Amino acid sequence: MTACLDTAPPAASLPRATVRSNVTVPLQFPDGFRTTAEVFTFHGLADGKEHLLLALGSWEQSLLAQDSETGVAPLVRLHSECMTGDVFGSERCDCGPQLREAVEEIAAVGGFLLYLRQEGRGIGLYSKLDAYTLQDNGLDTYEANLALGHDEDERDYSAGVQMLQAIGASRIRLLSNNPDKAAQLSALGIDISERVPTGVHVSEANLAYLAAKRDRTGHVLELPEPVPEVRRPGFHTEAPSPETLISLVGALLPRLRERASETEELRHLPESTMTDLRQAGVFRLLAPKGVGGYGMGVETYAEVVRQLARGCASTAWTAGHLMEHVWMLARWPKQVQDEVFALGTVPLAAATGAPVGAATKVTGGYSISGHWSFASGVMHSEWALLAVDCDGVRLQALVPVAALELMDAWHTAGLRGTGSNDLRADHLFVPDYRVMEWGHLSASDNPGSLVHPDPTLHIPMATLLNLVAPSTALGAAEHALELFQAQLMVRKVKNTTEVRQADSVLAQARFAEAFGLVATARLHWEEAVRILAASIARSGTAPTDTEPTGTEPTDTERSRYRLSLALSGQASEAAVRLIVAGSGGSAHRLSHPLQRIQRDVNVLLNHPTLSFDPIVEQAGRGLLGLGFTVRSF
Ligand SMILES: Nc1nc2c(ncn2[C@@H]2O[C@H](COP(=O)(O)OP(=O)(O)OP(=O)(O)O)[C@@H](O)[C@H]2O)c(=O)[nH]1
Ligand SMILES: [Zn+2]
Repeated sequence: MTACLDTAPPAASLPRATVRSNVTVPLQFPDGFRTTAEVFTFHGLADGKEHLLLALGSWEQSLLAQDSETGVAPLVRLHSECMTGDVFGSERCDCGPQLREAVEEIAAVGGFLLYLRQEGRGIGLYSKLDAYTLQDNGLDTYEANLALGHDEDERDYSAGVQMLQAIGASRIRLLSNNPDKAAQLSALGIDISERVPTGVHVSEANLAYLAAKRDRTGHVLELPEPVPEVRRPGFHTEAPSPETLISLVGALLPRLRERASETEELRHLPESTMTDLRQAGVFRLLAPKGVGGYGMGVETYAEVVRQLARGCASTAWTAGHLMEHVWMLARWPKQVQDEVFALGTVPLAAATGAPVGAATKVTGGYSISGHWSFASGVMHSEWALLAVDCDGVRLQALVPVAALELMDAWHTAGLRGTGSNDLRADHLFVPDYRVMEWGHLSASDNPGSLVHPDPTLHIPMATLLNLVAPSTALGAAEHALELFQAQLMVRKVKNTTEVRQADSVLAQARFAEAFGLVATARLHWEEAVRILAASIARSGTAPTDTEPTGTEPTDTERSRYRLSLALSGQASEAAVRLIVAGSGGSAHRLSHPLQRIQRDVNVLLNHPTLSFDPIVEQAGRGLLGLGFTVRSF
């Protein structure tokens, strides 16, 4: 039966269902979100299936409110079963993230999640999988149903309406983007006071599916422009807009959160995360257009790192550096660029300057030796950029990782997933063309950077690097605040009597303070990004082969930039500390995301780019016009 208005039975003809049982079930999702559901079962449902109703949050109050003129009716989602998406995290649809989001949203305001056993829009699991095979051969999700002899959508929401009536919900706020759901419910006598859109959970794998929902059945969905698929060697397509890239990164959050503890255990990023990052196009962000990159600006870079950190700080840190090292390689002489960007691939490189190794000049190149630490991302890199000293001149050597000894040294309390291991070389030959003077590399321009018109290529090296730690700390603090809020709504604390934590005055004040600190962190971070973007914009036109236009930021700009970033980091750390202190002992279980966020942020605050004392010292000098005593501050 096609589920549409004409075929739906009139309200009066629906038999009454009754509540059969109810039982309390505490829920915990893979990302750590917890709440408690009152799960209801029913007698007399029209199709005889075992549908569930999960009553969430202050659902009883929401039922009382539906009858008052000013009250807010219960928030309700009718979620159709999707075994592949709900249980196994399939990326072919958006069901898993929608379900997760719905539980949280409903729990926050009170209402019901109806879990309806209508797998595959009512055609069943096997048929849905057959439909996927047809979609792999070019049919869209609706054409595939028709080709299998089914209707586009065979769902009938009569049982859902019976359940709502049995629980006493006659006026609801419907959480859905699907106009057919709303139409069927109204026709069956449910008063929909408001339609609340669900989030749009876009991924590379489900974009076509969501576009078909929007274009064929009028789902209200805002989707990014079609994005190019992962570039194969030699394959060039248009770059996405920064907004599209940011929304693709945003769509990764649920997966990054799910993988955060696996990432820690591995002590480097899982391959699945690297694949997600590549597919989203993240590593092309800062690469100039001339080598197949997106040539995007610092605003997008900082935002992408921050977004990734809302999922997993180790991922944000690693990706932030790998992106930045692509940018570094695009500023090497042409011969190196041709080698590393061969066939349109994006080279991944680790870079480390600590401690500095030794180089001696030999015929045709250098012989280098050293033991370098903190090579973030090296586990995923083909190349390493290593600092060496030759007769008092600081150089950087580009070396294939395969030529180095990789040492398992990254055993830390935080940022455990960054795989920032050690590297060793003993009298390794590096040809002349793969060695550059540090001074050239760190200046806003050098002969290699002049190959590219993209404005972001013409800024000093350290400026971009300074963004990674504060953007990561900010995203992590924002995630902590989100977790804190969700927890306050459900966690019980002992006052004189036991109350929900959100109803305790102290918790309310603590939440407001944490909220304010995160806002402070964001404002300082925005200020820093604005200062940097303005200094880049001032360089005006693109440089030519002979005329560099790269602008060194002034001492005042540098001071304000670093100071804002340092203050942002401090506020992020303070927010996380406050949140963890108000979250009870269970926040320190290794399975709880808050303790990981705190460990990650603590390590970030000890990174030289956020280390407060030396930064305020130099910033003070710069603001007083005394000049810096630290090179490339
Ligand atoms: N036949 C078929 N069913 C699919 C396909 N992809 C997802 N589904 C099913 O579609 C249903 C998803 O429904 P809902 O989550 O209720 O979403 P919706 O009706 O599209 O609308 P919203 O309320 O806005 O989310 C689940 O039963 C999935 O199993 C597909 O390609 N073919
Ligand atoms: Zn699904």
